[in-house]
Amino acid sequence: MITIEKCIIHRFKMPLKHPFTNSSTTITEKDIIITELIDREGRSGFGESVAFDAPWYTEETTDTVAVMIENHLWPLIRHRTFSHPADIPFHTVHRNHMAKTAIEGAVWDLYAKQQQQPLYKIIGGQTNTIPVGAAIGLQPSDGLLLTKMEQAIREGYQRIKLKIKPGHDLTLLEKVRSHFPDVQIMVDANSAYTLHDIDHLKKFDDYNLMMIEQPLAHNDFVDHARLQEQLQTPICLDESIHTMADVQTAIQLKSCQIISMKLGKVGGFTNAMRIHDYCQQHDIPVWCGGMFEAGVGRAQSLALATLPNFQYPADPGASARYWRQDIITPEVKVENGCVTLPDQPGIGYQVQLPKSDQKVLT
Ligand SMILES: O=C(O)CCC(=O)c1ccccc1C(=O)O
Ligand SMILES: [Mg+2]
Repeated sequence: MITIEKCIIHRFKMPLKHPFTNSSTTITEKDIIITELIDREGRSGFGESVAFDAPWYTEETTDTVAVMIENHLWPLIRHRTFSHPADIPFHTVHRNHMAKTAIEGAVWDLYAKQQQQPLYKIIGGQTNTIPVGAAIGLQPSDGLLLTKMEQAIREGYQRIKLKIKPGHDLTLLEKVRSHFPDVQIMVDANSAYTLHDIDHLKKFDDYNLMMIEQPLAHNDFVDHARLQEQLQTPICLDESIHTMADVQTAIQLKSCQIISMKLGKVGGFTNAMRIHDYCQQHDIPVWCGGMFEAGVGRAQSLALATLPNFQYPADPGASARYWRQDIITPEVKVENGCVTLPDQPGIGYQVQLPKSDQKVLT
């Protein structure tokens, strides 16, 4: 049994080590919200909102997350007792998945700590070693891109994900492939194309890509199905997937062959585990995408990625790829292309937060 006594919302900014550019925006710093839930025994559980300060990835922002937690989610768990994290009654609130995840993840952390088990074991993970890949944003020059790829490969990352957009795709892949004929490469378009580009997109098949992530609009299952029909390269849906119903639609319509899973996108572990199992039953592999998480979100994403149907290297890699100083100790390290999660209770890391705006809800 867990009785939730108090919630502290910690909010602070973390500058990214290097700006990251995708087809729609450049990110230089992240507005981080960490939720700390305190139970009757005085234990703390931590969750993270992975939202950005602007709604370019999904409709949520850090401001909407803060309001949703304070006005709508906290009242549903305040001073309540739960025997399991799956019992928290968030189904009465539509969507707002990143806000829900910030709370839900903290309840799972508390639950695992109470059970004195690592979170990854509590959710059914079978290994604490997770293969990871590196994502590289759009670069000012192809030379710089090749240098960054070389670095990431030298650091052991098992595959490279390249951001692309119209005008920065085929010639870039041509160069990349001639330098790295055998490296596992995938691309992510963040919805930069439309079905009018179908003849252009078919040429991607020449580059032996593991997958092409979210080529078309975030809400377009039908066009993705038309494209997948004509494409050998597997399509992976990212921005399109928020619910089990989205996954069922994508599988029914054959809109993709792979699904990118992110805790924040689907509203937390309980939904993520259901979607994971459903995909496994339908022979659709999933993998763990990244959201420039600080340590809490990073540890939780990686815990999720220990489930057996996570079949490709994960995006969240070493803390030091993103941050000068992460908020957990030890920081996340990559060795031999893998992260190994500590066998400690809950998320398994100590949380050390910088000075921040704090809102205490009681
Ligand atoms: O470096 C990473 O962890 C992946 C970066 C990334 O691709 C990404 C980062 C933030 C939001 C959305 C996405 C995405 O997968 O589209
Ligand atoms: Mg993506």
